[in-house]
Amino acid sequence: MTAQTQAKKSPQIIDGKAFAAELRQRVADAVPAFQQAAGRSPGLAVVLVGEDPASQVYVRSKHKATIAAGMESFEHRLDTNVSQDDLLTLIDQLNTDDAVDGILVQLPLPDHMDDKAVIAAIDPAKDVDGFHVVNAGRLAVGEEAMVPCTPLGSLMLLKHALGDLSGMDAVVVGRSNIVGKPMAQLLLRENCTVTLAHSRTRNLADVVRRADIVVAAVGRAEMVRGDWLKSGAVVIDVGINRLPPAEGAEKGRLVGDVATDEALRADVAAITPVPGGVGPMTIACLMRNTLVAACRRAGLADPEGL
Ligand SMILES: Nc1nc(=O)c2c([nH]1)NC[C@@H]1CN(c3ccc(C(=O)N[C@@H](CCC(=O)O)C(=O)O)cc3)C=[N+]21
Repeated sequence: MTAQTQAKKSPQIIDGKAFAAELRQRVADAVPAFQQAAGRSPGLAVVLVGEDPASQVYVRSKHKATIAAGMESFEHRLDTNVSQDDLLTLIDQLNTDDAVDGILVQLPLPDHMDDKAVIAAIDPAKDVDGFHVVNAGRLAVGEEAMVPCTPLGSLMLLKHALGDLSGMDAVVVGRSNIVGKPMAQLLLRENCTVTLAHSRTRNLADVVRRADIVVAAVGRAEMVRGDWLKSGAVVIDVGINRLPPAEGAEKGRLVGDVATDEALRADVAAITPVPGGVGPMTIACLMRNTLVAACRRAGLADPEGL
């Protein structure tokens, strides 16, 4: 690094992994009070259909995080060829099981299943992913909702970096139901001026260049370039893309939806890395949502500071 670049205020690489560890600890610290009041532990049921290796890794880390937080973990692994009816029967059982506060059905589901019908079968009170239309609607109209984990974790990182977000220009790139749309709702709730951009947006680079806050959730490796970012912007990179393996290597490198090195040279104020940024926050927020769902189901106040 030259003396000149060192003299500039260096951008902050937001340590999502450390922030997530703190959040998980705060959840773990709040669990005993729930146990005292409810006479049981909060419980999370995770349903995995099929053998997708990436999904298996995620489900394992969710299980470990649940145990580490002092909560009960119920894992249900179903064969790829299970019928949708059998999956719906399991969801019904989990809906009525009082030991289960949260239900997460790992996506993507096999092609013969209808994701929407499966999500619709989950009791909204136990929908810790916040994917049910009832929760999406509650978020949109400002009622108490279960909020999707990835956007919630992203918002926590933004508030950590910026404090009050009121009046800021936020551009969300990507309009998925699980990240882009709920992210836009959360930023609106924080009084940002929100632009929800997507694959048909004209002059996307110019739109992004106006943003104080950029959330990239398109699922395309390094699509957001450094020269799209204004100096001083705060960038949340939601993407997790695996590049093709280099010559002789077994696995490719993980990259986000933002060209991180270029963004750093563009003098952004702060950016989340991949890995170690939003990903760990997703799991920490799942723990948070499970405890929140448990408290609400037990008629207790929401845990403080989460
Ligand atoms: N019903 C449902 N809910 C989900 O929340 C859900 C899902 N289905 N299907 C798959 C996606 C993906 N997802 C991630 C969670 C944590 C990391 C994470 O912790 N990533 C680490 C490690 C990345 C790595 O090494 O692979 C990081 O970014 O640093 C990533 C991705 C949750 N998902």
